[in-house]
Formats: sequence, structure tokens, C-alpha cells
Amino acid sequence: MSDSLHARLREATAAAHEALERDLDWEARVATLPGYRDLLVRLRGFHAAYEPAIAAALADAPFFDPRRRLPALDADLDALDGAAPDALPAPAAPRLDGPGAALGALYVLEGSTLGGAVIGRHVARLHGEGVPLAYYAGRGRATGPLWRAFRERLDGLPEGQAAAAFAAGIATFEAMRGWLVSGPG
Ligand SMILES: C=CC1=C(C)/C(=C/C2=NC(=C\c3[nH]c(/C=C4\NC(=O)C(C)=C4C=C)c(C)c3CCC(=O)O)/C(CCC(=O)O)=C2C)NC1=O
Repeated sequence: MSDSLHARLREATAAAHEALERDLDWEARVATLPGYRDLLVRLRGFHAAYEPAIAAALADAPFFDPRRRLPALDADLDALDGAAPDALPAPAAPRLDGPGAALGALYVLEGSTLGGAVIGRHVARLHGEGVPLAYYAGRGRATGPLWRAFRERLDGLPEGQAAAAFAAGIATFEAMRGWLVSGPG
């Protein structure tokens, strides 16, 4: 039990993480520009549902606001085709009670910036440097520092909140898999 809360959360969510990675099929989806756009549309809906719920449950705007990625998704979709963002499909908002659940859900979104760097480099190679990449190129050199600061925040969570964080982390991976792997929006 001396493992950090982050290490325990990674362990608790490992199977759900592997299922998402296995089923996402991101290389095939970003192979064409319409496929890339459809993936961004799905991600946009997910962030539109989760970011307000996380913000409300965490109640720490200075920490959370710089981590919001809805503006980057909207910038990419606007550059690709001027889609009206609020008309795009979104899943149901999650129920997150308190900071433990908020950090468990946010763990999934913050972790996706690590995998996202791999996907962003692939998309740039495939479609050229002119392709809109605000979401996937995202944080650049700030990626590592933001991830470390997030882990520290997680490790400072009181033990009584740990179970809520694990449950929300698993639920968020499963919701993302259900939302991203289902049909196009
Ligand atoms: C859809 C989004 C999506 C989500 C929801 C997601 C979640 C997480 N990814 C994490 C780490 C990494 N993930 C990948 C690559 C992919 N992961 C994937 O799920 C897909 C699809 C990938 C594709 C490239 C990489 C190279 C690392 C860095 C490994 C390192 O440097 O240690 C962590 C953190 C795990 C911890 O606690 O340490 C979480 C929570 N990642 C996503 O892309």
C-alpha cells in the first residue's frame, strides 16, 4: 500500500485503458482528412460533456482552466470546415461527486495528451504541416510539466477519496471507448 495514488490509479485503470487503445483504431481513422475530422468531432463531444462536469466537481479554476481542450478542438474543426460546434453530438454528462471523482476522470483526459503527441506527429507526417493540429499538437513542451503537476495533485488526494478516483477513472475510460468507437456523429 506504499504505492503512490497515481500508481494505484494506473493499475486500477490498466484493463480499461488497454481496451480503449485496442479498439480505437486511430491509425485507420486519421488516414484520411474526413476520418481525422470525424475523430475530432467525437472528441469534441466528449470534452463538451466532461469538462464542465470536472470543473464543477473539482472547483479549482486556476488548476483546471489551463487544461481545458475544448478551445483547441473548436479551432481545429473551424479550420477544417467551419462546423457549428454546439450542433455537434455529445454523450451524457458524467456524474462526478467531489474532487476524487473529478481527478479520476481528469486523469484519463490528461493522460490522453501523452498518447496524443504520438498521434499528432503521425497526422502531421501524413497530411502535411498545414493540417490543423491544435488538439493533437496541443501542449508541446508544456506537456511534461503539466503531466507532472497533475500527478502531484493526484498524489495529494486524501486516501478517503481514492476509491472515488479509481471508479471515475475506469468509468471515464469505458465511456470514452463507447463514445469514440461507436458510429460516426
Ligand atoms: C484516446 C485517447 C487516449 C487516452 C484516453 C489515453 C490515456 C492515457 N495515456 C497514457 C499514457 C500514454 N498513452 C500513450 C499512447 C496511447 N494511449 C492510448 O490510449 C492510445 C490510443 C495511445 C496512442 C498513441 C503513450 C505513448 C503514453 C505515455 C507513456 C509514458 O510516457 O509513460 C496515460 C497515463 C498512464 C500513466 O498513468 O502513466 C493515460 C491515462 N491516451 C490516449 O491516447
